[in-house]
Amino acid sequence: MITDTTSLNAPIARNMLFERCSIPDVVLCKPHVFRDQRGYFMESFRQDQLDDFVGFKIDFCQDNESQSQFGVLRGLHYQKTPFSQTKLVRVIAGRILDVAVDLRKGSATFGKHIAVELSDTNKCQLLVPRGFAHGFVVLSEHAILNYKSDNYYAPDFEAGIRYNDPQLNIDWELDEADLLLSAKDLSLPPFEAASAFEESNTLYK
Ligand SMILES: Cc1cn([C@H]2C[C@H](O)[C@@H](COP(=O)(O)OP(=O)(O)O[C@H]3O[C@H](C)C(=O)[C@H](O)[C@H]3O)O2)c(=O)[nH]c1=O
Repeated sequence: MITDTTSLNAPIARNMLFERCSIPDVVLCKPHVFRDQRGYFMESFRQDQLDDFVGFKIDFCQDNESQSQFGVLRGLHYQKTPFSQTKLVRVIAGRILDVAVDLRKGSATFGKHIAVELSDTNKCQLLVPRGFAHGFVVLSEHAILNYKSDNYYAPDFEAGIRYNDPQLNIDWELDEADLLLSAKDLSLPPFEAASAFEESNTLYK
């Protein structure tokens, strides 16, 4: 039986820090890590705090996990409307460079990108809004990613742009000889062929 109701009205304990990147709709999230002699605990996801920060409810519906070895580059991928996806990316093991490219037509940062290191040591996560292409390269011996999306996988609506398009000017931090891509990713079209997102297909619907 609840006798003391004050705790029920306590403000949400902020166990998650949020910071807007230079492309403001892309958000860096950092959970508070509780460490003790046993190891650590953290709330790796809080829907309420995330929605509170972005000012909008993001209805995640799918969790993904992928494991890759050093030098693997997956991307740059996106799903076309109406199956475009917001993604919340985190690294369970290892270290990656995570990249989000703005494909929203009319955006002041159209064609610009955010690149940030996510790792099992910094515990940082990246919120990649709808209207962005997403990709990453593995900088450690191997990496395991877990990421949420707010739209289901729709293979008929999958699209992508070439990771090394000079117009994007992305520094993937590794030598070309160290990179390992799928045949699909090696044959992705250049940036200018990207189906720019017409409507404001961003985090804020
Ligand atoms: C993405 C996805 C894939 N699959 C199947 C399709 C293939 O048989 C297999 C591997 O797919 P793919 O090679 O497209 O996986 P990635 O190269 O890691 O693709 C992902 O990499 C970049 C970084 C992303 O942001 C996207 O989530 C996604 O495009 O998984 C599914 O069944 N469901 C899915 O949601």
